[in-house]
Amino acid sequence: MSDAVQRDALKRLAAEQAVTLIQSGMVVGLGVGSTAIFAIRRIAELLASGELRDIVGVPCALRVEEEAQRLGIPLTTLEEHSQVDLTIDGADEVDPQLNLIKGGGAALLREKIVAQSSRREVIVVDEAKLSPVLGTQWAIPVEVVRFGWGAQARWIASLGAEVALRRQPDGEPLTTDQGNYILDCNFGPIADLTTLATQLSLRTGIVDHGLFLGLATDLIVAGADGIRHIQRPAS
Ligand SMILES: O=C(CO)[C@H](O)[C@H](O)COP(=O)(O)O
Repeated sequence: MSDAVQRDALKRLAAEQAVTLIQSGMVVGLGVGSTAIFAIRRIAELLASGELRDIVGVPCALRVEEEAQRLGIPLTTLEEHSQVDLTIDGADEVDPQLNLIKGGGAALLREKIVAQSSRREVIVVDEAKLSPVLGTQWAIPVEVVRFGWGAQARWIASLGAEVALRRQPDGEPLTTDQGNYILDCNFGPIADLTTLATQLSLRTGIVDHGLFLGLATDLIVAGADGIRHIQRPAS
């Protein structure tokens, strides 16, 4: 089996395990990416077979909204349901405290809005995403408004990052569902996550960043030795 096929199998195992936490009647956040999509497909299967009933989904990206509609999952909004019971989403890097880097799929803003409205934020990953210190494997995606984006890039570089504007395969800047740009900011291993998150959050022109601190309640990791379910201790 190739590495990619093996990794996909692990992603699927983690995502389908997370779906077992969903009960009929729940409002469910639908995450973004190649791992979360396995959960969305499984939810659709369980709705079709009648094993789950009365689920409504809050999609974390326009493309997820389209896919969920295609699969027949009823959708809602945070205006109709301000409280999401459980969200299943992926992550790019996860530390031992369940802090995350997210935004590899450029959906970090909607993902964070849904995460902060969720009673349970269940993160599903294969074990390659685990990291002792965030920033070791992945640059932090930072969503910026288009006006003055270069000024934000220079300011983030002054904090010590290598900064790259995310581009599409045709070379044009990638725009998010909100019409903003993404700066991928490589800080290397980050010693003080809270300080960096606060600095980024306070800067006008930065809409949001991919550091998800204290938002994940559950982590489901699939690896060569099986599945582990880790819960963040209540604070
Ligand atoms: O944050 C995300 C999208 O913005 C994704 O959840 C993250 O990039 C993980 O994706 P994948 O499961 O494809 O590795």
